[in-house]
Amino acid sequence: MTPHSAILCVALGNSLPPATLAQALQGHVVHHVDSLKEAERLQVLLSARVGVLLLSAELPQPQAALEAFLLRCWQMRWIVVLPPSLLAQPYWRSLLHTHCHDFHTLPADAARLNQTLGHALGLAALAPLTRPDKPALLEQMVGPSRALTQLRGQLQRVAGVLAPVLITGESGTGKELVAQAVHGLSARRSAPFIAVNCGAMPASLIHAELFGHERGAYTGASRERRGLIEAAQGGTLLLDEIGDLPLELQANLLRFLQEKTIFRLGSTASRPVDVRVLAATHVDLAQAVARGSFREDLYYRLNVLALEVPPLRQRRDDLLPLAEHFFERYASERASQLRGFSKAAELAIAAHDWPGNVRELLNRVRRAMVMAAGRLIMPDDLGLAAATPERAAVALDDARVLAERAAIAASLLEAGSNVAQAARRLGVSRMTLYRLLAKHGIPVRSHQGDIGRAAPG
Ligand SMILES: Nc1ncnc2c1ncn2[C@@H]1O[C@H](COP(=O)(O)OP(=O)(O)OP(=O)(O)O)[C@@H](O)[C@H]1O
Repeated sequence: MTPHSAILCVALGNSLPPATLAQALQGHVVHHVDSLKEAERLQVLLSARVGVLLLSAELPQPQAALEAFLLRCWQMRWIVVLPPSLLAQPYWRSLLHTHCHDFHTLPADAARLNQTLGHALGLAALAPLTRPDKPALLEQMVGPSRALTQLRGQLQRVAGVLAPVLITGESGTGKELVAQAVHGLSARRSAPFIAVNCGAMPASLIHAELFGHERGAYTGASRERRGLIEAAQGGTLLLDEIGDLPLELQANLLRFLQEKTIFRLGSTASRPVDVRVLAATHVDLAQAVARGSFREDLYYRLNVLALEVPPLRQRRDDLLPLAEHFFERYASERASQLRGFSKAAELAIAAHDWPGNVRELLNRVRRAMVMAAGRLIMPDDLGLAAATPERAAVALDDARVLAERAAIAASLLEAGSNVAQAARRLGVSRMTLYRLLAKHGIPVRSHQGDIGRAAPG
């Protein structure tokens, strides 16, 4: 039995009679938790591919933490068991629709639930278990823009060293994906990658979560427990939203970074830990330092290497390739008649400002793939207004420029930065390609090397 055949059972509220649940889960390896925090923690260790989510009628909405959790665990197949009263509410219907593999309403039929679980595990087992190799890791960061090409080059370079990396960028730009790639490209790739959202945990808990605790360290600590830093032994720890880390814990983190040892809460014994730390933030940490909410010494310690993920509106060349990528990624969920994006949808995508960045694009495409009634996705399906004639004209112009630039960048990459070869692939002369490179501001000498030092486009 592989660890992936384990089932993570998350009960939010008391929603299913224990006997039915036990019967439904018979024959499976199940880990029970009753909070999202615990679920996230366990999932990091288990990498389960199937989860059961038990919801009770008392749950308030909206459930931002639950949505964020489901988004983070998008690779998992969730089977939701819920009371009919929740199913009647648009909020829960939409949540099920977006995130779930299947659902059962209460009173649940144990035999049918057991069968659904078997089916989900069977499907999950078809997905490759191996870690993506190096090119695959870089390919999963989709985007032909100059800024992203530059970023891919940079992250390959930082993957090879041990120093901390500070990843900055607006929410939804792909910071976690960058962190995963840094880990996956490093020599630590077969050890754990653990991501902790410092903003999602109450300050009172985060200490024990990160550093672990001894038995009796605080009321309710009935067993000793290692923290997430220790759980990442040999691997990489991503501290997401590092700006939210309380000041007193910043001191502990600094000590850990300097001395590579930790103290569990309630313990006087230091434990050596070999973990590479990556930190991500969407706030300007230098400003936080100036305000006094972030320690300057920790800032410099974390900011040894910096990677900046630009907002999507500053790399519009990535829009359509990303939209296509998500269309392919969620192919199994799309309405059967659907073939792709209409021209109007492409124009609307090009005209929109994407304040929620790649996450917004992903969500809109995913929703559109289910909502579209015709053969092609329309702006409406994406929840976007059709581009007005002036905006459309600008957008069309933009789209032409973007397509040209994307084709050039792609052929240069394929040709290993050999301009003559890339020109042949594009069907233009070498001189024309040099002119186009200048027009688009793409550095011409060693394409990949130089692009890393070019200003973001
Ligand atoms: N270049 C990309 N190619 C493919 N998918 C991407 C890309 N960038 C981001 N994504 C996807 O978009 C979603 C949001 O990305 P991610 O969670 O890494 O953003 P983030 O910057 O860490 O956000 P936050 O600051 O809110 O935590 C994820 O599902 C991620 O896989």
